[in-house]
Amino acid sequence: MNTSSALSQVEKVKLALRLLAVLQITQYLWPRSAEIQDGQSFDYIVVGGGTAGAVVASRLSEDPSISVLLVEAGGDPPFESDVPKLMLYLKNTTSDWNYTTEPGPYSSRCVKSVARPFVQGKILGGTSGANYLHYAQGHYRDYNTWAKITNDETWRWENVLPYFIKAEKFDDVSVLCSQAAQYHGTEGPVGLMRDNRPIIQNYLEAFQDMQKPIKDDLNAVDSVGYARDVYNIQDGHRQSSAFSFLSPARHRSNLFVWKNALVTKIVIEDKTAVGVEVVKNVGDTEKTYSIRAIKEVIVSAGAINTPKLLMLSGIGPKKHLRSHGIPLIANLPVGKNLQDHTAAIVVFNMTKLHENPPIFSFSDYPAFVFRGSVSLNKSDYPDYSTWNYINFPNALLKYCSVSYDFQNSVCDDMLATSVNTQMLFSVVFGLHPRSRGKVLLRSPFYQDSPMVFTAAYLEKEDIDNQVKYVKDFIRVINSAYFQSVGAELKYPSLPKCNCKHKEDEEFWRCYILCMTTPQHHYCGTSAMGSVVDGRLRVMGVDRLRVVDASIIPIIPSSGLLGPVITIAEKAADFIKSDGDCLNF
Ligand SMILES: Cc1cc2nc3c(=O)[nH]c(=O)nc-3n(C[C@H](O)[C@H](O)[C@H](O)COP(=O)(O)OP(=O)(O)OC[C@H]3O[C@@H](n4cnc5c(N)ncnc54)[C@H](O)[C@@H]3O)c2cc1C
Repeated sequence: MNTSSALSQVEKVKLALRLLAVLQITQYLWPRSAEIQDGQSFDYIVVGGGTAGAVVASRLSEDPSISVLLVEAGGDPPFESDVPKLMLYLKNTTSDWNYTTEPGPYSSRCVKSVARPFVQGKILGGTSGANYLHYAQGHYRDYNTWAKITNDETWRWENVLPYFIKAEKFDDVSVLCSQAAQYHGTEGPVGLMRDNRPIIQNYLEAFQDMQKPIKDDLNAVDSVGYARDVYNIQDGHRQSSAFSFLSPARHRSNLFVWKNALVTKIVIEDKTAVGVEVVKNVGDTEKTYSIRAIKEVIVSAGAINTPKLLMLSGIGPKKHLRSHGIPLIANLPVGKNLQDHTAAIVVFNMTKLHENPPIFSFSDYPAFVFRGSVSLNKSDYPDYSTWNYINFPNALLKYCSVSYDFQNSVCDDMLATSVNTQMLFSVVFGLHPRSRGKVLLRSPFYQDSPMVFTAAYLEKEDIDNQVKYVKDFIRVINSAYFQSVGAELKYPSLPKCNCKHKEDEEFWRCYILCMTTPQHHYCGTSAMGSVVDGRLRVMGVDRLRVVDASIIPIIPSSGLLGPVITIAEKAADFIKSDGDCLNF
């Protein structure tokens, strides 16, 4: 199989899923959409029912005496969101905002288009319903740095850990019988499982050969080494925020979930947030609603849409708002400081492992996955991470082309083989990038998508480091296991790089600039310390909070799912205790 036939298979599956959607077979899991009247009031309005917003709305509505309106631009998660094996099929669908990045200096090499599409979930559960299901906590030093930035001790790791424990339902005997058990919860709403499939062990031992220890669990305190991956999957269901937090709360009479409703503006009077404007299609017409918040508005629209909404509402950089004719309410660096992990893809072909590809069930993660975190100077703070997918060419072609958008010829060079050999598809990324991107308004109209300038390798140090990380990672080819299975590194045909020696830094720099991909861990665009304070209140505007990935001041040493859920758990407690002190 080559990439174009893999792509045509993907389109056929997407078509079948669109037909299946008519049956609404998972509809019973989700709250019904509330009937809301123009002018109605609620104690709290949460904008965005995504990863963070679902947590906040669910936790606040635990108190039956307060009313919570959750406004979500998308609808129910489709079947393919619930089923781990189908995670690839949400991109470029109605469950996605279908945004693209603006062209950047490195966006043109080896990818299909300079405007690179990226997924942002537009469903209940948001991006937690569309992401790649890897769960991690970050590193204790990340949180201690946040505490320093905000001058707020409650962000120190020891004060954040109870919220991880509160959210997690970790289910793995070996982890729970180990030292690592103290860092995990077992009674929270988010089900977590470890990949215990045997095939992974050989690979872990190969990295152990390279002096990289095998760990039961990589958590925020013990995070250097190689370990089996942990997924937010349980009993075959994706544990999105919608599944874990909204589904169990769906019968509460004080929680109003308003679906397919877009917040276009936060209404601010005398520097106080008093409500939101919402646009919703009613029949064939678009209707505008004005809804009042008695206590607070909480914006949880994600690292791209939150800055857009704040800026449309008059909160943002003065010059930028003026250029769009938006009256200024608070001059804050909204949209700046966009961070992400930028990865390079490395592929090994195990030439002596000819096998029939396994048939993954719907509930399985559709690859065997292990994770590594490496500190080059042997400290306890890792420099780079790797997510490693053991799989076979036909499956990997789809990831290469659909998830990562590489050109068909690149994917064919790396992955199309005439035999079924086991392959290792690794995503290698620096954990502490210096580069920063930004989100800007394209226009003052809510209908227009924001302009997203990603940060990839804007700082030379980031690409220099990436070369070091990839070179360190590929040393594993010398391990006894990789030698025994005839591991060979696969390269795309790179005319610009081919005149350089494969041992040289210059070759790897050239390779990386081709095989680079964002990890989509977007954060930082309404950061603590510059846009919001340590309790996530927008500076200079009363009764307005931001709770999502955009408040993260410095990207953590992991994906964002675990950290964002934990931020939202913590924020819910801030809101509850501040709410008790408000007098109305
Ligand atoms: C493809 C992909 C794969 C990823 N894989 C992983 C992974 O495996 N592990 C990991 O840890 N992290 C991963 N991440 C990152 C992680 O999933 C996200 O960072 C995190 O889920 C973001 O949460 P959030 O609450 O900030 O935003 P979201 O979850 O995106 O929530 C925002 C919500 O607000 C809604 N919304 C936006 N604007 C409006 C509006 N104006 N009115 C009403 N509603 C609105 C959206 O529809 C959405 O539901 C991945 C991200 C992507 C894109």
